[in-house]
Amino acid sequence: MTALVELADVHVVHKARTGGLFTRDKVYALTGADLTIAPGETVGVVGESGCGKSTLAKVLVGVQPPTSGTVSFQGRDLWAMPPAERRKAIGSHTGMIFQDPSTALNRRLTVRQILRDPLDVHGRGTAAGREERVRELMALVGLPKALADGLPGQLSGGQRQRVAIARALALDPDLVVADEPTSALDVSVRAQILNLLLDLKERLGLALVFVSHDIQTVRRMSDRVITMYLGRIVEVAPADRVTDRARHPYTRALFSATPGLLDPIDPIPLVGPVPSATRPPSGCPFRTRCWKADGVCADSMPEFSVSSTSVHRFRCHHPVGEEESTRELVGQAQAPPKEPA
Ligand SMILES: Nc1ncnc2c1ncn2[C@@H]1O[C@H](COP(=O)(O)OP(=O)(O)OP(=O)(O)O)[C@@H](O)[C@H]1O
Repeated sequence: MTALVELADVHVVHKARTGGLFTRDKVYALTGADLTIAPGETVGVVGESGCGKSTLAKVLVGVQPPTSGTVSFQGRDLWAMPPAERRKAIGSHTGMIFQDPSTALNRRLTVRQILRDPLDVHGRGTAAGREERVRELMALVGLPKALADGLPGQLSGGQRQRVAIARALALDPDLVVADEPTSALDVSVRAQILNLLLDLKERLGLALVFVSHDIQTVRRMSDRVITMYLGRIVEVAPADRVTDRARHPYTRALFSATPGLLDPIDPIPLVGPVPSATRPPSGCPFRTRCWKADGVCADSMPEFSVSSTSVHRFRCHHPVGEEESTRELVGQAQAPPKEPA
């Protein structure tokens, strides 16, 4: 089956925002990302703040050009296409839902105008057909018809996010990427929005990439979970293995600190801060905080290894054993790294 989206050795490097106007510092937001998203699957993305989750999300929907590497939509190199063709491919294959619907929606447009806009831009159907599509989209996300002439400021947070979801679905995409879709919402409506996303995914056969700090929700919603650390994808695991069968020490540490997933344990301590994305450590970026790190880890970034299940991949020179319990690791991690950074 052809992948919906395939990333091959994708790097995104920004000019640093800090260090003044003339800084030559670079931020390595995404480094060597290899990934395929299959039709209909749900993939969660986890990792600490600044590790590149949003960058990966934007690359997947084609709004962030890679500095190098290839992004293919259904086998075609997106960034080798002429710009008009690329815009069409992005519009018809992908939709993106952002964290905060209050800033993602144009406050001066009505709900109807917001939903019509992508249809108009891409010249979909007749004027009457577009009006019908707007009604269909509102019904799809559970928005009452009466809100069609409302402005975003007149809606609740949950309703605004429903508008944003409807807009992402307007052109009938195959892939929807949701970047922290509930973190700006009241706790009371978060579950409704998550359930809506899952329901739409089933009904429309969408692939869904779901970025969140809420590890428990990612684990519950996803088929596969991607762990990122300092711009790198370090593990891709089936959701039912990621909690206690993860092979990368960082994934184990991250999940050990998430309440409600494992029997209560002390979390695996992560020593020190995340290094700067402008000066990532040589070799494996996690080595400065990893209790298993040694000289090999400083020398090179390991290639992906594949676990006993062929869909579980991880990049680590000293992976955790498949049968090793996280509880056992907590004790090991109290010891300092073999080679101090
Ligand atoms: N346009 C930009 N210019 C400079 N640096 C950027 C830019 N966009 C992102 N970065 C930097 O790239 C790195 C990755 O950012 P990204 O937003 O992808 O991380 P994230 O994991 O989504 O973070 P968070 O969880 O806090 O949203 C960070 O160090 C960030 O500061």
